[in-house]
Amino acid sequence: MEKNNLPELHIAASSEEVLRQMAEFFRDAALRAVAAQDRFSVALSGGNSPRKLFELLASAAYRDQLPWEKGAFFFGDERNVPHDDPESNYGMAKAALLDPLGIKPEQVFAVNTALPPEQAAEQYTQDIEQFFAPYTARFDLVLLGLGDNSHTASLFPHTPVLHTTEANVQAVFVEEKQAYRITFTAPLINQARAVAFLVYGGDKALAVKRVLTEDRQIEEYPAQLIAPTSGNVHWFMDQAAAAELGQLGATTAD
Ligand SMILES: O=C1O[C@H](COP(=O)(O)O)[C@@H](O)[C@H](O)[C@H]1O
Repeated sequence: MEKNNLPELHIAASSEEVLRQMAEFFRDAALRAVAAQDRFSVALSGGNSPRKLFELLASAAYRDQLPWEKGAFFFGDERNVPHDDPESNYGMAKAALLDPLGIKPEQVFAVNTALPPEQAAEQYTQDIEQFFAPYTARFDLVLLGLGDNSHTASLFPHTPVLHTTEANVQAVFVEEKQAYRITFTAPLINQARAVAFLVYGGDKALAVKRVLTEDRQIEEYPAQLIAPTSGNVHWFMDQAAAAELGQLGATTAD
């Protein structure tokens, strides 16, 4: 982890509390962006962990607190499956967040998984560049999860994409899944204005400890690649996920 980019830990007593803190961070990032640029861009994470966050953001508690009509919704990674497949990150976000909030299709930028993975990645890079043109792609918020093998987005251990210096979207074949993934590269994530991990549950505790406390070994712990070029990376965790952090967790709890 870069010294000038220390992780900022937000450790909550329960998963309910960490979801609330994450929802507030999401809201504040969106409000800041809208005040500055009259729009906000977010790259959503996939897998299981963000589903409850999305449901919370779409609930009565938050739906009126954000200018949803100003949002542009992207995906930090995607599985190489049709959009209606239960594995689709887009499909999950659509069901839990986008449809309940009535987000318009033109605000949603899904990976075109009908294309071969390499082409889908190239197309998605172009979609992103076009959205931010003439400026560098800089998301207002990139949300991330953490796999129990220390992957984030679809930056899996021992994959070639870990070594790219290009800020774009790439296709990667993941041996352990025997499947292609389409993923933001670490340089693209690190250009964001805010980057936040949402991690809860005891099954993530060892991965959290490895990423945050072990010496840099990006092949083993790809989430160590995340070090925003400006600002810190935020880690929203419950106590179960932070359980192995020892003193680091104890001294930085909210
Ligand atoms: O495969 C993926 O895994 C990570 C972690 O997911 P979780 O189900 O353990 O929460 C996720 O961040 C990524 O977007 C997803 O595609």
